Amino acid sequence: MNETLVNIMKKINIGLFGFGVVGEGIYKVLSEKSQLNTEIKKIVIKHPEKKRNAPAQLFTTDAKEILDDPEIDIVVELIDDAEAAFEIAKTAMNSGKSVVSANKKMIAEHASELIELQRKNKVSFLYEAAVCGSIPIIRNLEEYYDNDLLNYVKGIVNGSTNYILTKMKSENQSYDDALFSAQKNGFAESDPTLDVEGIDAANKLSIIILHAFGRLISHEEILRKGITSLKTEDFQYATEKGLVIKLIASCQLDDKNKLIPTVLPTFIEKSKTLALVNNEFNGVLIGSALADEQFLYGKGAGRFPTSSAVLSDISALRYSYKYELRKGIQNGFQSNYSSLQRIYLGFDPKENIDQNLFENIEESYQSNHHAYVTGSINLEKLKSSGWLENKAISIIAF
Ligand SMILES: NC(=O)C1=CN([C@@H]2O[C@H](COP(=O)(O)OP(=O)(O)OC[C@H]3O[C@@H](n4cnc5c(N)ncnc54)[C@H](OP(=O)(O)O)[C@@H]3O)[C@@H](O)[C@H]2O)C=CC1
Ligand SMILES: N[C@@H](CC=O)C(=O)O
Repeated sequence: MNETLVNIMKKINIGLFGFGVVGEGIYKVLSEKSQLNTEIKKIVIKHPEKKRNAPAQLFTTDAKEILDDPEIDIVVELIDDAEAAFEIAKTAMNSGKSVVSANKKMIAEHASELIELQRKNKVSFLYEAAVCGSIPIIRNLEEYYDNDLLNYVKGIVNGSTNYILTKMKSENQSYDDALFSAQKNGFAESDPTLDVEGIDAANKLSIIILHAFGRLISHEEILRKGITSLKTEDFQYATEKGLVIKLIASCQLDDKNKLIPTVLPTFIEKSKTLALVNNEFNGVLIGSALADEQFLYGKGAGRFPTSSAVLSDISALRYSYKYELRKGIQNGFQSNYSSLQRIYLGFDPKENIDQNLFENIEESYQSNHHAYVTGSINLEKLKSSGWLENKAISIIAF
């Protein structure tokens, strides 16, 4: 029998870290629905006192019960602590185990070390669930868009903020109620600041950039603003103009082969594809030289959508699939923030805004309690303006 066939038939022993929204999801899928010949041998959790929907003998708080077990082939890491997750992934790969993870924070912060661990130990490290939940974006960027020259990847990559923006617009929910509901549904990170400040989207964008363009950049280098500064007046402006507000992560290659990566609240015309992506769904537009524009759409957060991507990675390990990163791994950030961006700037009239930073102003408005300016600004000037960090100022790209 050939080696691939033996691998396909062989039972895979899995060590699972985490039994929360996604961990319990993959446990259920593997034990109830999956056709894969797998067994979860142990589950490491943090709080042993919690009631679990699985046999008690499966659980432990001792990571060594998985990491030191030679019978465990694959470690599935689904915890909400990026630093602890990195230690787990590192030890597992150094012990010759392949790793599946959904932890975008860990991957974005330790990408080069993790890639090196994968290479050095001749194992696989897969993380489809880390970007856009159920959408197979990483494997597509890796395999399919290997030859066609990519120009841009942009879209909605965070389910929680899209859910919040949808509920605020369509059901008039308050920001607090909508965030609470996103948390209750299991969409939000344990620290939801990561979602609402656009950090999760920036982490995902840096992973997308690695697989799309072969460049390694930190989320901290990405020009970013989340959704926490958006005010009722901003939503009113959008409605009056036939626009909706979405948190868009975007990475564009300019004519000098430099990147323009941004995460910004963005006005989208109501009839455009991304405007139709609602609730916890994600949607990504991929622009390339030959194919022109294509669109990937699906649930970006939640127990079973995320589990589907984890399941797909486990299945891919049967044939020893790994990300080859054939586009290379260029270190060092080559951004080009010298281009102009049309923006809307919303602020309290009492705020001292230096409008000279704008290249040109198209429209301005002021009432007793709200003011806005629209126009074009150099992205470098926007980055150093202090407006991105200022909670009282809303910035929305056009
Ligand atoms: N929720 C979603 O829709 C998505 C989540 N992800 C990512 O998946 C990962 C898990 O998310 P999610 O399931 O929502 O998180 P949860 O908060 O629901 O669950 C986290 C789990 O991690 C366990 N845990 C935390 N620290 C440790 C540790 N040091 N050792 C062992 N176990 C630990 C917790 O244990 P205990 O139960 O004992 O408290 C808990 O079971 C995160 O990286 C997240 O970013 C990715 C895509 C979508
Ligand atoms: N918190 C994340 C979960 C999935 O990655 C999100 O809301 O998108």
